[in-house]
Amino acid sequence: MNNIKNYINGNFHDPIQNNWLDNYCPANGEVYGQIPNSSKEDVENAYIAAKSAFPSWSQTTLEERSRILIKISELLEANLQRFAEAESKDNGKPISLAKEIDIPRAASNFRFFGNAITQFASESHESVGHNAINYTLRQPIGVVGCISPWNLPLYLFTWKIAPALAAGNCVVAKPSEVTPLTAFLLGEICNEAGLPKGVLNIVHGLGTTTGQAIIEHPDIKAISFTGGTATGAHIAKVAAPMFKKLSLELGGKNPNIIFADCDYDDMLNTTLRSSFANQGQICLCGSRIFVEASIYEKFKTDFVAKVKQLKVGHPSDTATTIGALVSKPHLEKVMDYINIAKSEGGNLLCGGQKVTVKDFENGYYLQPTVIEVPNDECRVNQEEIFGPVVTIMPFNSEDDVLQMANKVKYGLSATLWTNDLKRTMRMSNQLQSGIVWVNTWMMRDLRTLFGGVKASGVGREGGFEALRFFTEAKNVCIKY
Ligand SMILES: NC(=O)C1=CN([C@@H]2O[C@H](COP(=O)(O)OP(=O)(O)OC[C@H]3O[C@@H](n4cnc5c(N)ncnc54)[C@H](O)[C@@H]3O)[C@@H](O)[C@H]2O)C=CC1
Ligand SMILES: O=C(O)/C=C/C=C(\O)C(=O)O
Repeated sequence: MNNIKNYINGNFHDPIQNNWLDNYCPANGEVYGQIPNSSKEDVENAYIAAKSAFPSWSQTTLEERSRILIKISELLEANLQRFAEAESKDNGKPISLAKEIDIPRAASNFRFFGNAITQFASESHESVGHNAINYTLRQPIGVVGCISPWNLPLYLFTWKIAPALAAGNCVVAKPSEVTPLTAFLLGEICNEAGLPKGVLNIVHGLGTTTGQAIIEHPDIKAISFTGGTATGAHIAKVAAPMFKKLSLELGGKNPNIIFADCDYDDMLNTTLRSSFANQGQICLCGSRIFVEASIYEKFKTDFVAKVKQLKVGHPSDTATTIGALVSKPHLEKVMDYINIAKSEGGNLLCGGQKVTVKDFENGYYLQPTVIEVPNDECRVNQEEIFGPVVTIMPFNSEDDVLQMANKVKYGLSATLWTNDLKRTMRMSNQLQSGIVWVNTWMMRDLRTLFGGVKASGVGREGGFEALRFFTEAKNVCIKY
C-alpha cells in the first residue's frame, strides 16, 4: 500500500481526526493506498507552520532562495523514474508521457522560477519638476494557498508553488485528492534540498473539506487555483468578499481551426496530439475541430485513420499512447457525453466504446472518439468534456468560423492552422482567448503569460506575471 501523509513543518503527519480516503489506481480500478482527508485543524497546523517560517523565508536572500529551488529541480531530475512511475500509477497517464513531459516540466518549474526571481525587478518613476522619485516595492504576501487538479498533477502543483516560494511566500498547498502521490513525494525532496521547515506545507483531502478550509482561512491571503469552472466560481464566491488575491485557471473548450492553406502533415500530426494528449484531459486540448470545407472530407478520412492507430493500453506499457482516464466517475461523465452526442444527432466517426485491457479489466479505458456534429451549438460542442473526445465540423468562411470559435462560454486557448499572415493577424486579434497558437500547439515558453478569459478564468500565470501575482506592490514616493 502507498499510504500518504500530510507534510507540515517539514514532517509527515497523519490527519488529526484520522479520516482517510481510498486512492484508486486508474489502470486496474483497485485501491492501492490511503490518503488523509484533512480537516480544518490540519489546515490550521499547516498555516501556523507557514506563518512561523515566513519572517525568515521572506528575508532570505534571492540567491539562497534560488539555490534551494534549483536544488529541488535537480533532485526531481535525479528521481525522474520514481516520480514518473508514481505519476503514471496515480493518474493513469502513459509512463512515457510522465517521463518525457510531466516530471521534467515539474523540475523546469522550480528551475525557471529559481532563476526568474534573481531577474525580477520593479518600476521607478521620476516625477520630473517635483523633485520626487517613486519606486515600487514588490513584497511577498505572507501565507498563500495553492490548489491544483488531477490532470497534470505534479506539473501544475509546482507551477503554483515554485513562483510562490521564489517570491518569498510560505505556502499551504493541496493537490487533487484523486492524484496525491507525487505531491507527497515532493515533501521528501524539499527536505533533502534544504527548504526550511514550514516554508511549504502540503495537506491532502477532499476539496469540500481540506480545500474549503484553505479558501476560508482568514489569514491565507491569496489563492492560486487550477481546476473546473464550477469550483473556480465557488472559490471566487468565498474568497472575494475576504479580499483575497485570486488567480483562477479554469476549463476550456478550445477551437482548433484548420484552413486549406496549412502545412497539412504537420497539422494532422499536431491535431492528433492536441486532441488526445493525456487522454484529452488538458484544459488546452483543441476539443472543437473546425475544418475549411474544401479539405473537410480529406481531413476526416486521414484524421480518423490516424486516431484508429492510437494504442489504448496499460500506462506502464511503453507502446501505449492512450492510458486510462483518471477515475471511474470521470469515465462515466465522458461516456455520458458520448450518449448525449448520439441523442443530438452527432455522427460517431470512431471510438465511443470502453476498452477492456487484458489482465486489467476494471481499468478506466476509453477509445479515442471523434464526433461529427450537426451544428456548433450542440452540447458536446459547448460543454467541457475533458476526455479523449473531439468534435469536428466544416466551415465556409473566416467570419463564420470566427463566430463559432467565439460562441462558447470559455476562452482559454485557440489554435489556428494557416500560412496566410494577414489572416493570422486578423484572427489572432479577434479570437476570444488568453492564448493563440498558430501552426503549433502547446509550445510552452515559461516566460510567457498563461491564462484565459470568460469562464476560463481570471488572472495570468507564467513568467513575471506569476511573481507579480505572488507579491503585493507598494509605491514609495520620496521628495528630495
Ligand atoms: N485544469 C482544468 O481545466 C481542469 C478542469 N477540470 C474540469 O472540472 C471537472 C470536475 O473535475 P474535478 O476533479 O471535480 O475538479 P475540481 O475543480 O473540483 O478540482 C480541482 C481542485 O480543486 C479542489 N476543490 C474542489 N472543491 C473545492 C472547494 N470547495 N474549495 C477548495 N478546493 C476545492 C479539488 O480538491 C482539487 O484539488 C472535470 O470533469 C473537468 O471538466 C478538472 C480538472 C482540471
Ligand atoms: O502550463 C501549462 O503548460 C499547462 C497548463 C495546463 C493546465 O492548466 C490544465 O490542463 O489545467
